[in-house]
Amino acid sequence: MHQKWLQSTEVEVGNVNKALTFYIETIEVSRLSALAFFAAGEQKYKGQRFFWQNREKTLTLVGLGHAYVIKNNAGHNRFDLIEDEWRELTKNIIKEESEPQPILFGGFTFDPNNEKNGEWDNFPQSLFAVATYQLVIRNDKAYISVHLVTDKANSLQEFDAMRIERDDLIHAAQVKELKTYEKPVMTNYLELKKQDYLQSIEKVTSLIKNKKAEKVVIARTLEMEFAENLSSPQVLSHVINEQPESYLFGLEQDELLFFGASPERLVKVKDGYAYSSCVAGSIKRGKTADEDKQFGENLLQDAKNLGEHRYVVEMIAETFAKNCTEFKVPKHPKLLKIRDIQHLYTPVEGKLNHNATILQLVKDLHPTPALGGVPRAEALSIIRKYETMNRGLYAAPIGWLDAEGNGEFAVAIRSAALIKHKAYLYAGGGIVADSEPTSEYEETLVKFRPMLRALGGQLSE
Ligand SMILES: C=C(O[C@H]1C=CC=C(C(=O)O)[C@@H]1O)C(=O)O
Ligand SMILES: [Mg+2]
Repeated sequence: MHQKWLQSTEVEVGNVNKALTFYIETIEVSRLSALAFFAAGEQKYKGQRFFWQNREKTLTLVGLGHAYVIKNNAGHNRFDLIEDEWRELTKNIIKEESEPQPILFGGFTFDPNNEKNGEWDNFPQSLFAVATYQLVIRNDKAYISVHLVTDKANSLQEFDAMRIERDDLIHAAQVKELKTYEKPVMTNYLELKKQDYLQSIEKVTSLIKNKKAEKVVIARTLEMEFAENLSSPQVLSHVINEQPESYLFGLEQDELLFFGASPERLVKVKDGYAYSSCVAGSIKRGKTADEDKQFGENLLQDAKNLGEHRYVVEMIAETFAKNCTEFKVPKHPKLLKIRDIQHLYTPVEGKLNHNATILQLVKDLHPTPALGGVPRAEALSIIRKYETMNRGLYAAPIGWLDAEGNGEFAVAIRSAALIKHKAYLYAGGGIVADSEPTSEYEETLVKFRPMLRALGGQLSE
C-alpha cells in the first residue's frame, strides 16, 4: 500500500469549558473507491457516516465516525453558532496549502419552526461533524486523515490504535469490499396525502391571486417499503451509478440515511469568491433529441416557468449585492439538462466582502425562492400551514466547509430519507399565480424519478 505521511498536528483548542487537543494525521493513499471506503465502516460507524461528491466530480468526501459533533436547535442563530464553534475548534490548526484539512460536513434542516411529526423527529436543526476517518479525493489523489479531538492529557496511544484501524479500513476498501449491490425489492408504494397535496396547490394559487404571497414552493412525500432493511452503501451505489451529473450526498444519523442527487448549488466559496446557482422552472426530457430540444425551447419561452425563475434570480442577486464587492448575473437563463428533467438555470458569481463567510451566505440564501418563496416569511408560514409534511433536510442546505472558509453547499432536493425498510421520497415545485394542480403533480412525478429509480421503484414512463 502506497502511503505518504503528510502532516501531524496537535493543537490546543479552547472550548466552552474544557481544553481540547485536536490530533490530525493525513496520509496520501493510492486511489480507492469512495463507496468502498464508506462501506468499510458498515459495522462500526453505521449511523455516523457521510458521502459527498460535487457535480464536476473533482471532489469526493467520505467520513466515518464522529471525531467532533457540532449541532444545535437554535433556530435563526443556528448558522452563527455552528460558525463560532467551528472557528474555535480550528483556530490553531496549521493550514498547509497542498493538503486536505479537517472538514466539517453536515446540514441545516429546512425549517426549524415546522413542528409536524414523522421521520425527522429525532433530527437536530443543525447537524455537523468532523469525521474520525476522513477521505478526500481531489485532483485524482486520495488522502485519508485521522482526527481525534480529546480532553485527555496524553492520547498518543489511542491515536496509535487509530492509525492501525485506519490501515484496516483502507485495506478493506482496496481489496475486500468492492462489490456490486442488488436493486432493492420494493413491496409497497404510497403517495402520501395526494388529495391534500392537490388541494394545497389550489389553495396556494388562490392565496397568491389574493396577493398573500407571490410564489410558494409546495412539496409532497412518497413512501416506499422494502422486503428487507436496506443498507446505506447499497442505496448510494445506485445513486452514484445513475446520477453522475448531480451533487451526490448521503448523511447518516443513527438509523436514518438522508441521501440524494441534486442539480442545485446553494453556494460555493473558494478563495474569496462565491458561486451560486438559480435553478427553478422545469420541463421533462423529450423521448427523442428533437423533442428534447423542442421542450427546452418551450421552457425558455414559458411565462409561468420564467416567472418561477425570476424570483430566484432577483433574490440571489440581492444577497450577492449585500455580501460581495462585485458580482455577475447573466441576463437570461440557460437550460440545465439532467437525466430526467430540464431546468432554467442562471449561475451567479461574485467577489466576497472581507467579512462575508460561507455560513453567512448559507444563512442569507436559505431558503431561496426555488425552495421557499416570495416574500420569504409569508411563503414559509404558508408552507407550514398547507404542506402535509415536515421537510427535515429536504430542500435544505447540505455540504461542507474547511477551516479557511472554503466549502460548498447544495440544496438537498431529489432526495429521500431511508430508515431500515422504509424510504420517504420528497419533491415539490414552485407555485405561482398561474400554476395548475395536475401539472404541478406531474412535475413532482418527474422529480421523484431519480430516487425512485435508485430504490427499485416502478417508473411511470
Ligand atoms: C423543489 C424542487 O425543485 C425546485 C428546483 C428546481 C425546479 C423547481 C420547479 O420548477 O418548481 C423547484 O423550484 C424539487 O425538486 O423538489
Ligand atoms: Mg416548477
